[in-house]
Amino acid sequence: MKLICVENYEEMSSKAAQLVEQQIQRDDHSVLGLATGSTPLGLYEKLIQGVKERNISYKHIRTVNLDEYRGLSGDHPNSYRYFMNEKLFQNIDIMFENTYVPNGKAVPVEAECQRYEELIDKIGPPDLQILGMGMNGHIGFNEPGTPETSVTHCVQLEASTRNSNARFFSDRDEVPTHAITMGIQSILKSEQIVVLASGKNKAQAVKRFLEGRISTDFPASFLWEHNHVTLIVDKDAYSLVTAKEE
Ligand SMILES: N[C@@H]1[C@@H](O)[C@H](O)[C@@H](COP(=O)(O)O)O[C@@H]1O
Repeated sequence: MKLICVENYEEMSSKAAQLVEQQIQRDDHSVLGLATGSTPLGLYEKLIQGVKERNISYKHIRTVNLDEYRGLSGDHPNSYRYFMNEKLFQNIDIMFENTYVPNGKAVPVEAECQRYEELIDKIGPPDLQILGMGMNGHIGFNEPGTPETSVTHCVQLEASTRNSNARFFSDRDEVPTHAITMGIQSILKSEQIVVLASGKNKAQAVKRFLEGRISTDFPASFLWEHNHVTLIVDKDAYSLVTAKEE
């Protein structure tokens, strides 16, 4: 585990963008694993700048997203497909058909999960996966209790996750109750994983994560089983860590 502690959100985003761009410079046909939520927004802004200012090209890049709300179609403003189109894909030179997000409307959902996992194996697994962390330690939408062997599956969201994501919806009741998410095993297939955490509201999760105790109670802890993980935290997210790890 490599730990990079930076001053603030801006620096976290720049550092993450640097790692993504280095990956693209190493291999312009890379597969990137992408995440949603507030955390990677700054990273996506930096990546857009990279196209304009640093000649980075996504022409041959393929992306797979971690998760999608169940029941929302890609043109719903709260769907993760919509988020990705708006915040990143339509602003870079990626080919839309090379971007993959689970289909939240697909029926039966089990078939969609299987299709998505096979897709990850076929085009990927990602050379670099970006991850945010839920306050309860979830990664993707793998809530506490998710087994390490899980592949892409449909989950019931915890009340705390729905509450925390309610800020994006006009009404708490509109937050979907279920989601499709890559499993822990799917995530661990990536060559390299970059975890981002910013702000005081992530400090408890970062502290728990850095204890390094692997447990299904805290899904992000399974990342300790991977040999190429970089955690980029800002000062606020790191503020509860007393004994620093090397
Ligand atoms: N499914 C997403 C996760 O992939 C994300 O990492 C997490 C944290 O979100 P945020 O970055 O807004 O704190 O919550 C959401 O529920």
